[in-house]
Amino acid sequence: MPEIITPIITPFTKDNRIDKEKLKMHAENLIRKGIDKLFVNGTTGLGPSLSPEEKLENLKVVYEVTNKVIFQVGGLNLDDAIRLAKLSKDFDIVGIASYAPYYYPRMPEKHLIKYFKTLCEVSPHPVYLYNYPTATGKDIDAKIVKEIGCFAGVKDTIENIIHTLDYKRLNPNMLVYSGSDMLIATVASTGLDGNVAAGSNYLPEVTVTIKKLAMERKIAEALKLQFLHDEIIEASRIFGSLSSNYVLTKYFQGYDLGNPRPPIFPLDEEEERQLIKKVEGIRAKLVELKILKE
Ligand SMILES: O=C(O)C(=O)C[C@H](O)[C@H](O)COP(=O)(O)O
Repeated sequence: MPEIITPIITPFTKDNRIDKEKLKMHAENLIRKGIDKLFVNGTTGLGPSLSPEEKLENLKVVYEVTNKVIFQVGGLNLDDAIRLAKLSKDFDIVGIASYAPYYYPRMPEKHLIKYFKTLCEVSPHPVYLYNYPTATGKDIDAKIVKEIGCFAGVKDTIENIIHTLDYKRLNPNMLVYSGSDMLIATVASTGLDGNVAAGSNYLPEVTVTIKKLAMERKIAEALKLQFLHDEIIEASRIFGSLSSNYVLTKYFQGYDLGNPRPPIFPLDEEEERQLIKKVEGIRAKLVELKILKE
């Protein structure tokens, strides 16, 4: 059965430390509302802004709630990633993951392959690729994945379903997830293994229901809900989705996850007001559809 995986938000305190209590409470809420797995230290979790110690801290907190965790360890110091991979042996989790080494331009493909093969060699758990070309500047596509040959799965964040399906075509035994919230309704027909959906932080009810309707072949209903969700995703991007995610979680889930970590700055009061104004009508429709409570 395809899954909805939440790339869980990392809450920060006003003095820029991880707010462990809020993280644990958020993880509990997501699992209670039917989320299948939690992806820790991803983009939405501001992974690139976390130290190795903070990445491990996030794992420890979320692991108190569930072991259905994929632990993102990647970064620009391979030794740190190796150390985190080795430390994960103490946790009975689904696997570890890594995005490609970002920022550095024109990295030779053989160096990218070596980065991931090294993680596979040291990891005590299955290894997942987090492919996000827009963010990293690298596209670890299906052909390269076949050459690396050691991934248990991939999360592909790209608005090109052919690119994502190619992982299945060339690596039929791999789990393949779309990193897009906007493709959840297609999951029944694409044969993908699910979605890693940032929007499931603030609307777990909606993302889980879209998938359920799609799997029941109630496509018209699935698309109706998908399109409402898409409007919220689009609204979140106006002021920066990584900042908006905190506001939308507070608005739809009713609890405060504190602040993002600069340079991902909190929305100002006016931005927050405008964002809520853009989504309040959709919230009313979700209440009418009995997806959300009053
Ligand atoms: O956050 C993560 O780790 C994810 O897996 C989800 C998506 O990769 C990001 O939310 C980016 O999504 P876009 O805004 O469509 O570019």
